[in-house]
Amino acid sequence: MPKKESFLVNRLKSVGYALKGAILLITKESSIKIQLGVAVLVTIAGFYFEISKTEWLIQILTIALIIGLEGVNTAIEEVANFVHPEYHKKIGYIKDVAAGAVFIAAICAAIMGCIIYIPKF
Ligand SMILES: Nc1ncnc2c1ncn2[C@@H]1O[C@H](COP(=O)(O)OP(=O)(O)OP(=O)(O)O)[C@@H](O)[C@H]1O
Repeated sequence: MPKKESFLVNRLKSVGYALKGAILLITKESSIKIQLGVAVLVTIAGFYFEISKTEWLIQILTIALIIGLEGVNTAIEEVANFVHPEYHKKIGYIKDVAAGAVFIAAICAAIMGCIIYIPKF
């Protein structure tokens, strides 16, 4: 049974590290702060316009996708800066592709917002 205990302790430690990472992202990264601000605004809008259960699910999923991707993008940027702080064409490509993924998700999120909220006006 001690093996199971150590597994549980390890999992709890991992959750602790992940929580620490989430706090770091929220407190240090300006892009995440902006995304969180938008998430709060659309959540208020969701309550104000009384969006449906399906619309809530899509909105929550979209917020998770954008903030999750922004976090991964930040991690990729940090790794790139750490392994190769000097200018390199490949590092530029890696950073641009990672930022492009966030951009595509953000465009889709904006379209999703229009589909949900424009009919409410
Ligand atoms: N070491 C590098 N070599 C080549 N191009 C780079 C390098 N660092 C940055 N770039 C180019 O500059 C762009 C911006 O890089 P940067 O790391 O400043 O990203 P950012 O999104 O502005 O960062 P932050 O989220 O910290 O504001 C990259 O997408 C890439 O095109």
